[in-house]
Amino acid sequence: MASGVARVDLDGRPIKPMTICMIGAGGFIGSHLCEKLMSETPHKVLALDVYSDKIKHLLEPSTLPWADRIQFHRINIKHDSRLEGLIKMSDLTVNLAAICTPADYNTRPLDTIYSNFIDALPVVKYCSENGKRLIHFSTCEVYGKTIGSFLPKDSPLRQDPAYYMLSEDASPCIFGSIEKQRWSYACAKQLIERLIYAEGAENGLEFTIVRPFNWIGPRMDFIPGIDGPSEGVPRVLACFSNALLRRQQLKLVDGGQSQRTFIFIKDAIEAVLLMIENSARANGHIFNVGNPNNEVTVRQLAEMMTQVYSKVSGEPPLEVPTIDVSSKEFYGEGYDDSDKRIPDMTIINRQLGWNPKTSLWDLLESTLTYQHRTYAEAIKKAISQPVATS
Ligand SMILES: NC(=O)c1ccc[n+]([C@@H]2O[C@H](COP(=O)([O-])OP(=O)(O)OC[C@H]3O[C@@H](n4cnc5c(N)ncnc54)[C@H](O)[C@@H]3O)[C@@H](O)[C@H]2O)c1
Ligand SMILES: O=c1ccn([C@@H]2O[C@H](COP(=O)(O)OP(=O)(O)O[C@H]3OC[C@](O)(CO)[C@H]3O)[C@@H](O)[C@H]2O)c(=O)[nH]1
Repeated sequence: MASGVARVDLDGRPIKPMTICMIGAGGFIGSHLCEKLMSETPHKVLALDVYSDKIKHLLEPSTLPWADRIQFHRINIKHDSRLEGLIKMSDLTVNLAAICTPADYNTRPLDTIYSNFIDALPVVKYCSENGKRLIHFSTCEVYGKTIGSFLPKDSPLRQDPAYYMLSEDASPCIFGSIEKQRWSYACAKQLIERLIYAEGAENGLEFTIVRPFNWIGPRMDFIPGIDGPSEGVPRVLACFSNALLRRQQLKLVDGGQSQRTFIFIKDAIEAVLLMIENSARANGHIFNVGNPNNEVTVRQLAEMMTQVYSKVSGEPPLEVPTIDVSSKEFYGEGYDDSDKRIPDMTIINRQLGWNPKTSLWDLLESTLTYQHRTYAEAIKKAISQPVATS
C-alpha cells in the first residue's frame, strides 16, 4: 500500500481490509484491477484464471511489497472443485471470466453461451448459498440496438437522447433475430443478470452488476501472431493496433459507421474500486461504466489512431490508411452490430460520485505508446523471418 493513512469510504467510515476472490484476474480488466488493489489498498486477492501472463509482474519476484496479498490459482471454473472453497474464504467475489470477443459470438455461439451463462451459474450459487457479496461483470451489449436505429435515417427524433441514451433502469434490451448469432453473448449476459437480480430479490444475495462500455488500454487482448493466434480476431483496439504496427490498412467493417464511446481502463478501474469499497452504496445496483464524452464512429477511431500512432512511432501514416470490408467477410455469417452506445451516468454519479476523466486522444496516446514499446520490435523480427514453405 502506498501510504499508511487509514482508508475511509465515501461516508467517512474506515474500510476494513478484505479478501477478494477475483475470477478472470489474468485478463485485461483483471490485470488492471489487481494492479490497483496491490498498489493502493490493503486488500488480499485470490486471483483465479487459466492464464497468468498479464499479471506475472504482480506475482514475481516474491520480494514484491504485496507478495503476501496476492495468490494465483490456475483454475478453469468450468470444472474445478476448489471454486466453492475459494469463494467461501473470501469476503467478496468479482467475476470477470467470460468469452467476450465479438469474433467468437457468431462463430462459437455454444462456447459463448456456456461461458457467459452456464459457467457463471455456480459462482452465483456459491455466493448466494454462502452469504458472500458478488460483483459480476456484464456488458453494455445487453442494451443491444438503440430505439433510434429503427427510425428513418432523417428522423429528427434520432437526435433526442430518449431514443439513444442507454439507462440501466429504463432502456429496453433490443437484440436481432436468432440466426444473428452475434447476440448469443448479449443474451447470455442478460439472462445471468436476471438470475443474479432474482437471487437478490428472493434469497438476499448482495450483488452489484457492472456494464462496461468499451474499456480500452494497455494489455487489451493480443496482437495476432505475436502473443496470440495468427488467425485470431481480437477487439477493435488490438485489430487496429496490429494493422498500425505492421503498416497495413485498418479494416472498417461495414463502412465503420457504428458508434462507440471509449473509456480509459484506468478511469474505469477507479469506478470498480469505489464499488468494492462502498458496498452499502453499490449493493443491489446495476452500473453503466463508460465515458459519454468520448463518442466516435469506428471510422473516426481509425483516423485518430492513425494520427496518434504516427506521433508516437515517428512513422508517417500510409497514404490510404483504411479499407472497407463487409461484416460477412470479416466476421462471417450471423454477425450484427450495436449502432450506438452512450451510457447514462445518472446512477453511478448519484451512488458513487464517479466521473471519467481521460479524453480519447490522451487515452490513445498512452495506449499506443505502450503498444509501440511492447510490440514494434517483435513485429519487425516476425516480418523479417522467411515464411516456411513445405
Ligand atoms: N473490456 C471491455 O470493454 C468489456 C466490455 C463489456 C464487458 N466486459 C466484460 O468484462 C469481463 C472481463 O473482460 P476483459 O476485457 O478483461 O476480457 P479478457 O478476455 O481479457 O478477460 C477474461 C478472463 O477470463 C478468463 N476466463 C475465461 N473463462 C474462464 C474459465 N472458464 N475459468 C477461468 N478463467 C476464465 C480468461 O482466461 C481471461 O483472462 C468479461 O466478463 C466481459 O464480458 C468487458
Ligand atoms: O478491425 C476491426 C474490428 C472491429 N471493427 C468494428 O469496431 C466496432 C467495435 O468492435 P469491438 O471493440 O471489437 O467490439 P464491440 O464494441 O462491438 O463489442 C464489445 O463491446 C463490449 C464487449 O462486451 C466486450 O468488450 C464486446 O462485445 C464494431 O462495430 C466492429 O464491427 C472494425 O471496423 N474493424
